[in-house]
Amino acid sequence: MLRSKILNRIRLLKPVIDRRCMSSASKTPLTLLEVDDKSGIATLSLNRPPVNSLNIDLMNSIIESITEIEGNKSRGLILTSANDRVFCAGLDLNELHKPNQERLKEFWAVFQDVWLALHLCSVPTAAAINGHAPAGGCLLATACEYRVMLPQMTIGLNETQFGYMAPKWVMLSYLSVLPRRLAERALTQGKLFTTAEALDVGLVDEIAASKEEALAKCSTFIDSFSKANPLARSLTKKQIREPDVQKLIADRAGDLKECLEYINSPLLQDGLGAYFEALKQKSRSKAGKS
Ligand SMILES: CCCCCCCC/C=C\C=C\CC(=O)SCCNC(=O)CCNC(=O)[C@H](O)C(C)(C)COP(=O)(O)OP(=O)(O)OC[C@H]1O[C@@H](n2cnc3c(N)ncnc32)[C@H](O)[C@@H]1OP(=O)(O)O
Repeated sequence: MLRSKILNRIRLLKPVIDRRCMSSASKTPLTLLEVDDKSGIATLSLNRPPVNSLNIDLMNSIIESITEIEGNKSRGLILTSANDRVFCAGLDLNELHKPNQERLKEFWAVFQDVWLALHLCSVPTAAAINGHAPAGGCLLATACEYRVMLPQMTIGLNETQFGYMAPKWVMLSYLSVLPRRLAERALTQGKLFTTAEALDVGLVDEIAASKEEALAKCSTFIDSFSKANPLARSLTKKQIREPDVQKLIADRAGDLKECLEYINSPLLQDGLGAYFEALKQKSRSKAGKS
């Protein structure tokens, strides 16, 4: 019932997805999907330069790919990045700062959808985190069942650092991998964990020296289900995740309303504006433009 609801929602999105899976600027696909003939494992690479920030088009492309993977009988899904430095920089701040209200509503609904699609994906899911994964990037990774990360990267829900409170359902992802006390402290601090710290607290499961090794470790995780009946496995996963998923599904409209009010508040817009400007300034200095 729950699953058919979300799949119906995803199906309703399909016409939008089909029009939007390419980057409008370069006409390159925003996600790259490869299915290994031998293993049957699908690798989904985020491909939106410079930092895979999540705008409506990228999130729709992820949802479309998950639907395709579920339809083509892949044995598992590995989520990774086509960028060697950044797994995903989280939500596209351009969508949150001084937003067009109609677009913001669509953006938030698609953000909810991508979390649901990844959370309820019927096949085993693993993230090969081959770059930084702040905020929404961490959320994508924690929605997967297993995480392998490269050294010297950072991961975490750092929303409080730029003046936002993570929505309740985003916090649930953290609580599914971290003990409550640690999750509370990390969320309130807006802590970004280094790879070593993330392994230490259990936010990631393994460290790999290279992207290839990370993909291999994710494949080994997916292979660990070879003796489980796929339907029984997916129903079990759904059953365990249902309480978290229900908390969002039961009040999507309420979540949207709360978030819009929160995002639009002048104090938060000012904080976000300053944070985004500092980010751009850092990028300009790096490029020697200032
Ligand atoms: C009562 C109910 C309450 C509920 C309310 C809920 C409200 C919740 C609201 C928000 C939730 C937000 C979740 C998010 O995901 S927000 C996004 C947070 N992301 C970050 O903080 C990451 C910021 N980026 C970085 O730290 C770095 O860019 C990094 C990813 C580490 C990569 O570093 P580096 O390789 O050095 O690249 P640059 O920093 O030079 O960046 C290159 C260009 O990319 C632009 N950029 C970076 N991140 C973003 C982004 N998230 N969105 C848009 N653009 C981004 C950056 O400005 C550079 O561009 P340019 O050269 O043009 O300036």
